[in-house]
Amino acid sequence: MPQNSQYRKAEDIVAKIKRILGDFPGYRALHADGRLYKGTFRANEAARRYTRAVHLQGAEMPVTVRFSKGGGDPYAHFGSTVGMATRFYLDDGRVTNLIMLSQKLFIANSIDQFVGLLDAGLPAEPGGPPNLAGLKTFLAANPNSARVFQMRAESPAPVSFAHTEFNSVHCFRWVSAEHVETLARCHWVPVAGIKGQPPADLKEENVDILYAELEERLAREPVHFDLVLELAEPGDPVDDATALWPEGRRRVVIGRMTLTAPASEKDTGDPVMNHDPTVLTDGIEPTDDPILQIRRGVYEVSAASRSGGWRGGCPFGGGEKR
Ligand code: HEM
Repeated sequence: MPQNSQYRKAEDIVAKIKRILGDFPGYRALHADGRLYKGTFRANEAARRYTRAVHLQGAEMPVTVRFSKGGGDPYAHFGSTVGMATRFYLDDGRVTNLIMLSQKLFIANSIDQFVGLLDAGLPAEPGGPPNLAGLKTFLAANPNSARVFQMRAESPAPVSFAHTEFNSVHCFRWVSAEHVETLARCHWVPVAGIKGQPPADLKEENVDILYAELEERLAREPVHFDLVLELAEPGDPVDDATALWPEGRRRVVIGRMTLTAPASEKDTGDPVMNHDPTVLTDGIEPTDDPILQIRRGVYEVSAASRSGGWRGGCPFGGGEKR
């Protein structure tokens, strides 16, 4: 899709997300509530077999992670969907992002299907509840999406970010220095082991419980995640964010992250922290997954709207108020 029409679509998508989930000015349209942490990452020897990406050649480098709640309401309780947005700070001043979810799959596999889902859920009047009957009809006609909603409804909630596995959902093309290409999804696997709890238990807790837990933990000890590639086999769908691959695909650990302390946007020098998942480096390429492709525009529109950017004047100087 040409980039300018992608941005027009993205504006429509962000506006519809806000109509369904609520508009909280200054916050991300999704994953509205989150906190930043800092640490380091070091790739191991295996990484080089799969990619020539500069941050995966074995040198230790700084990272930040924004852990977040999945929804649009920053004051909501935690649920079973949480996010982990990692930024790697490269030696030459560039950054690259790796964005993951506690869920394995996304709820649509094309832009039309996602917009169809939003349209089905739009409230009858501004500020009204989502159209549940419309969503039910949509899901009956879209079994791939219905399966993911079901899977998400049955998934446990985190007890701690440090005990949660995160998933890239999308598959990427990993390219080595020898030009060997490998299709793989990736995961952050908690070194402390995976544990969950019923989502209802989180509703009894403070709305910031998982951040408080992590901060207490970090005051005692660092928190580690292994970066793991899950290798596709011939015939596995590589551009369908609603399709699970069969169990038992080969998994290779390619590095370890060590988180040590809370951080702030001020520490990073980037007050907006747009974790665009298509900010990649040579050696990791996007597939043709249309959901991955549209995310670039969507995140830019959401970042612009929450920072007062291109349509509302820039808070850091310059820019025109409408
Ligand atoms: C069409 C599909 C999607 C749409 C429309 C969408 C929309 C959004 C929006 C608007 C934001 C806030 C951006 C900002 O203001 O910085 C966001 C953040 C996020 N999204 Fe998505 N998203 C989609 C798919 C996905 C998928 C497949 C994943 C799986 C990895 C994902 C994971 C996240 C995470 C972890 C964040 C938080 C980023 C941060 O902490 O800064 N999203 N998404």
